[in-house]
Amino acid sequence: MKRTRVKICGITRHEDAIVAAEAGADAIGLVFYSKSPRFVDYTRAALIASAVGPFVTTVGLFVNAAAEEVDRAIRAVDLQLLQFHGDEDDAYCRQFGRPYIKAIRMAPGIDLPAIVASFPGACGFLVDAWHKDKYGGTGERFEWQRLPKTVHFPLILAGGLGPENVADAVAQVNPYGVDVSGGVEDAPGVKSSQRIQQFIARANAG
Ligand SMILES: O=C(O)c1ccccc1NCC(=O)[C@H](O)[C@H](O)COP(=O)(O)O
Repeated sequence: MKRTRVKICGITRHEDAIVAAEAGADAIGLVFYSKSPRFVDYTRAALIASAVGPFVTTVGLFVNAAAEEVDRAIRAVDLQLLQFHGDEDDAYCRQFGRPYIKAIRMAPGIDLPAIVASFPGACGFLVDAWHKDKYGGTGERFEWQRLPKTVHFPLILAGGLGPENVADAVAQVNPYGVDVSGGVEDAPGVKSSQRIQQFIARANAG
């Protein structure tokens, strides 16, 4: 039976990373975007990354960052995967020599296949809610029916997911993976152990 991969994003505390890893998360996300309430500096990020062990992917998330910043984060934290949430293009995303996923915010009327085609170097796409002032972590969902029934790339569903709707989301979209941040928090950047455990259990409950 197919398993849905789970990424817990926006971890800011060592103890939350341990909970996520023990509950079965496939990946954790570290936000290197200073305007986010979930921003972590390199020192904290390295500490968090050290908590999860080698079989949990550490993902670094960036929004229109200077290339030197991304390089510094990769060196400081040994990021295994990069996630770009801003207006970066494929050439920019590829230059770091690490696999990357591109976040696509589902703005009204966007041409998803055309965007996907313009990132031939991406190893997957995270589809997220669109918000006029935010690049991600909105806690809002979009209409999942807007996604094509079949896709030929690893699709990671994000945006307003939580323990209450993740099983439905998986049943309707059949994604490669799901990504959650606000839906497993008590406050921005402060994860709830119980909600992380419920989320991961329900992502594969169907
Ligand atoms: O989490 C943030 O604060 C954030 C800020 C800017 C860009 C991206 C951000 N998060 C990216 C993620 O991968 C989130 O998990 C994703 O957007 C879903 O968030 P949520 O709707 O809160 O589950």
